[in-house]
Amino acid sequence: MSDPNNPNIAIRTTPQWALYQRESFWNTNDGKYPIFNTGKYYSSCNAGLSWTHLSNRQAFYRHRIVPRMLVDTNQRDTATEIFGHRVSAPIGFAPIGINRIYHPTGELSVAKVAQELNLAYCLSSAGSYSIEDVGKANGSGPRFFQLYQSPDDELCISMLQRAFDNGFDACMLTTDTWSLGWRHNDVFTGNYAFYHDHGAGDLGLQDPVFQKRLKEAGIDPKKNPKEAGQKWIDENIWHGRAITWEKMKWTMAQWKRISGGRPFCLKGIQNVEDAKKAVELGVDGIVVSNHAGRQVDGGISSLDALEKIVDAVGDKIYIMFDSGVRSAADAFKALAIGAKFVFIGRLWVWGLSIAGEHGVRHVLKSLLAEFDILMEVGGFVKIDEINRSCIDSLPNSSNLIAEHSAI
Ligand SMILES: Cc1cc2nc3c(=O)[nH]c(=O)nc-3n(C[C@H](O)[C@H](O)[C@H](O)COP(=O)(O)O)c2cc1C
Ligand SMILES: O=C(O)C(=O)c1ccccc1
Repeated sequence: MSDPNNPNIAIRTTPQWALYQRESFWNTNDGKYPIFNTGKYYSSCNAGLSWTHLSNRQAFYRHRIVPRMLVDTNQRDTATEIFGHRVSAPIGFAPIGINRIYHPTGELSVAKVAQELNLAYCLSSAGSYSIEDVGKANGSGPRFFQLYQSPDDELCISMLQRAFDNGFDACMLTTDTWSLGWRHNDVFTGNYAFYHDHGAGDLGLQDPVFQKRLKEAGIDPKKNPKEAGQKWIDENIWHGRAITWEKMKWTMAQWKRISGGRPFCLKGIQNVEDAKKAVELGVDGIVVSNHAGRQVDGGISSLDALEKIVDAVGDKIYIMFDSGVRSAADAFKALAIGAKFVFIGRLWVWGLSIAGEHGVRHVLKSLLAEFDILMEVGGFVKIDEINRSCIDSLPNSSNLIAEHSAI
């Protein structure tokens, strides 16, 4: 797997990784990309020809809100509950890794704003600040921990323990991204985000078990930060070793033991059979997500998947949603189809990229205002009133939308 001289193997691993392995390539690019460009390109990239992203956006276009009139919406309330936390809205921060490529204050700013607005925050296990520091920045805010399952069991246990000790009280295991999708734009631009800032993976580099691994491998992270960062990403994030239901059961059991039974969720579910299996195995929640269309190209839209999954298991498991939400109306449509909670990803990343903490605050406050006004003018008073009667759908064969863009 890690033999850069074998072209057949290199092409089967992540394309960005394959490029990175060619010293000549990355030497020519050393330090040439300003960090903000790396983030801009990295966050906008989709898998393949962007078909999945397009289908995500098209599905929102096909569903239309049906407003109610003559309703007293002056006492409306956007608040809801997630995992025992009362939050301002059913909209939260999806986990996004290595935030330092967008802004030097990265996760610290995002977690701070999440607390300030009382919104649910999910930290990526590929974070660029430590679990401890992000926990502090988030204060008393409701926070969850997303796990990229490392094949190193001791390391997983260590990360879950640190997450729980620092107030992250639900675990989301990401099921769709243990190998990086084929992302054309990153390949074309030679943009390997993890190359910058030592892979920016401080969350891992500060883990005691990972530090032990570095020592065993004879890598001094102070002398060789790039090698250390690369080991973190290659072996623990994009390791290319499939996560199976068996492994997931192990991880759930570890989390339940460590946290005394706090919620365990699967992120990245699109298939009804997978959702049923999650119910069967006693998983607490699923995030219906196609990773913003960055993994499988030509995939079903996350909103269509949501509809099928809600129909099959909506009364048996807590269903969350993400992928392609760009406005309050989009979030509303996902709730109307049956999601209990909606996460946004790129929206907050763009705010972070443009103006750090202020940018994140601006995006989220605008989105919350838009959501509140939508309830006001649409005739909706409470979140649990939002259901299928609030939307109408065009047939699935509707034409492409003009709005399509790479992001
Ligand atoms: C730049 C970028 C980085 C991401 N990093 C992670 C990650 O570290 N962990 C994870 O589970 N999902 C990650 N995701 C997926 C998001 O959690 C989420 O599923 C997706 O962004 C939602 O779609 P949206 O961006 O259209 O809102 C990432 C997505 C993007 C765009
Ligand atoms: O690029 C992604 O989609 C992603 O999931 C990720 C994971 C780790 C770090 C940065 C991004």
